[in-house]
Amino acid sequence: MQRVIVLDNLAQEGLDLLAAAEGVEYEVRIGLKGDELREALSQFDGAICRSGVKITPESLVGNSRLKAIVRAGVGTDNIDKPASTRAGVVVMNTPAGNTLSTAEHAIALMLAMSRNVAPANQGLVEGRWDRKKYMGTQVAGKTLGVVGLGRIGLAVATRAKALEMNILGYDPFMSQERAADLGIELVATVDEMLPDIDYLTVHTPLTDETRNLIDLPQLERIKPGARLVNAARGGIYNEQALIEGLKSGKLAGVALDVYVDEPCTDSPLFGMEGVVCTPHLGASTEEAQTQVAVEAVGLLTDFLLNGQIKNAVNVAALDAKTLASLRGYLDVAYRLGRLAVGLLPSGIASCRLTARGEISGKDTKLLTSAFSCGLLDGVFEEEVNLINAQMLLEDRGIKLTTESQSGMGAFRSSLTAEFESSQGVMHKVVGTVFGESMPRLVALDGYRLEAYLDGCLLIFTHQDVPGIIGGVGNICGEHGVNIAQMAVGRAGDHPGGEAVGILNLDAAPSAEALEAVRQLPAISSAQVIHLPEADELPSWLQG
Ligand SMILES: NC(=O)c1ccc[n+]([C@@H]2O[C@H](COP(=O)([O-])OP(=O)(O)OC[C@H]3O[C@@H](n4cnc5c(N)ncnc54)[C@H](O)[C@@H]3O)[C@@H](O)[C@H]2O)c1
Ligand SMILES: O=C(O)[C@H](O)COP(=O)(O)O
Repeated sequence: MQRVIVLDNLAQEGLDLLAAAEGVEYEVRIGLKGDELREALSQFDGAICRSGVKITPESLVGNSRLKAIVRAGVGTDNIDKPASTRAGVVVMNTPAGNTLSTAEHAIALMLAMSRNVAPANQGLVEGRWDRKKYMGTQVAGKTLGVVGLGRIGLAVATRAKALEMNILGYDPFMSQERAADLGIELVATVDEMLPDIDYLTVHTPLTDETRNLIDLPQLERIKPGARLVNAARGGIYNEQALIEGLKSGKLAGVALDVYVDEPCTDSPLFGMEGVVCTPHLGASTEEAQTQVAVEAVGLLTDFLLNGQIKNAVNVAALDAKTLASLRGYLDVAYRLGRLAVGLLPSGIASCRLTARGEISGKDTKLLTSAFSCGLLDGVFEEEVNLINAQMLLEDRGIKLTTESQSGMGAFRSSLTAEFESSQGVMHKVVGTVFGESMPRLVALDGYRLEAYLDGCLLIFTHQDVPGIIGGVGNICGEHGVNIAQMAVGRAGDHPGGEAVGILNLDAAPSAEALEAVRQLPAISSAQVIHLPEADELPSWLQG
């Protein structure tokens, strides 16, 4: 059973879908933080949140169960992405579900600010008929600056055009042509638009570039009497600068839906003349909440039940078809990683993975992650998976490069892993898939062979002389170890040189049995390596 925790208010339609999902159970626990949040997260496979909960690195300490967090909404700034990746947790969002509602809210704020809706209403509530006091301004014919011409910025711009406003836009990722098609005059910098705008609205994420985008120096440039709207993220306007701009009269109005610290119930801005504020309500409509809740539940259940990754903000997308088509080679990559650790138990300093043939055209990043998982499995308390493996490897300074070669060689597809210890000991192994899903080792350090890549492997190198296989077989028999499969390989075509043998054993041989093999005259080395059976594979490889 996959367990899901819902950490914020989620529309009933989403909860109904969770309730109906087979193989999924859920709990709603709102308002968690600190140790309570950390403990709760460690008991669930997936989490759904909005902006009300903060997932910090501490929230994920010791995580071994949580695999995904889905944000029912756009902004994932309340989720620590590097910490999530490190903890093997994929973070996804629902970017489009609340676009229109948020754009409408920005427009609503702009109009409410222009027509003093909030204080006029308050006046009536308090018994005053203040018609003169609340003289407003018309937006038609005025100029609106829009910073950030993504989903919401563009939706605001098109609505503002319908209100007969002129639009100046700034977004480094928007072309002049596209802006012109939409009736937006694109400017080269925010500073450039400031002297010309009557209204400014921002629709960017909060980043190092957008933090304090409007501060005191920008207020120097801005047209006197300008009105500012922020329904994106607190901190894009410097709150102290807004207060000073209002006090000096440079700003005629400020409308905010978002704040530097949320929840925010105590700000010097609240109650100032010309200010209208809402408590982060941009996405709070029935339509938006239904849409993001349904989408979030779909994303989470598709991931937990089918391994599909969509709208991820910390890893590449992975659809169920790609996963299914790659599963055999992900398995081989993972097993080669495990084999590498077995062959170099004292540690690996660097590795190279080469995908050959048909597989080279597929998602080699995923294969690299699977190989990394094999290298690191069992090393950490928490599960190593496709999300965190490469980052954990980098953290440890282990170099891993990936190559693709379209030429097939002896197999339609194969994966070659070369790895080296810090002492300079090197190995090279090649794996492939027989049929649909049978992983095989087809070369080891230059010896060609065909060995199973699962269970208990007895690997020995020896002189290619008669009697070796019999000798090793006898020792296994004497020690009660059954041989399931056997593969031998020569370096070249001629007998008499160096060779390798791999026996797949039904049980691990005792230390005495292994020592007896090592003592055979022509044997130069022997070791036992355990690779996983099908039911011992990590969860992300099963399915
Ligand atoms: N108030 C709310 O309830 C609410 C609801 C939804 C979204 N939001 C917030 O609104 C913001 C925009 O959301 P969206 O869905 O339109 O995102 P989006 O990704 O579609 O658009 C963001 C745009 O900002 C632009 N941008 C990035 N850095 C920039 C910079 N330095 N200068 C100018 N432009 C820059 C990008 O090119 C992009 O076009 C986000 O911060 C989101 O979290 C708030
Ligand atoms: O980024 C978002 O989607 C908005 O800020 C909405 O946040 P909410 O889901 O907490 O209303």
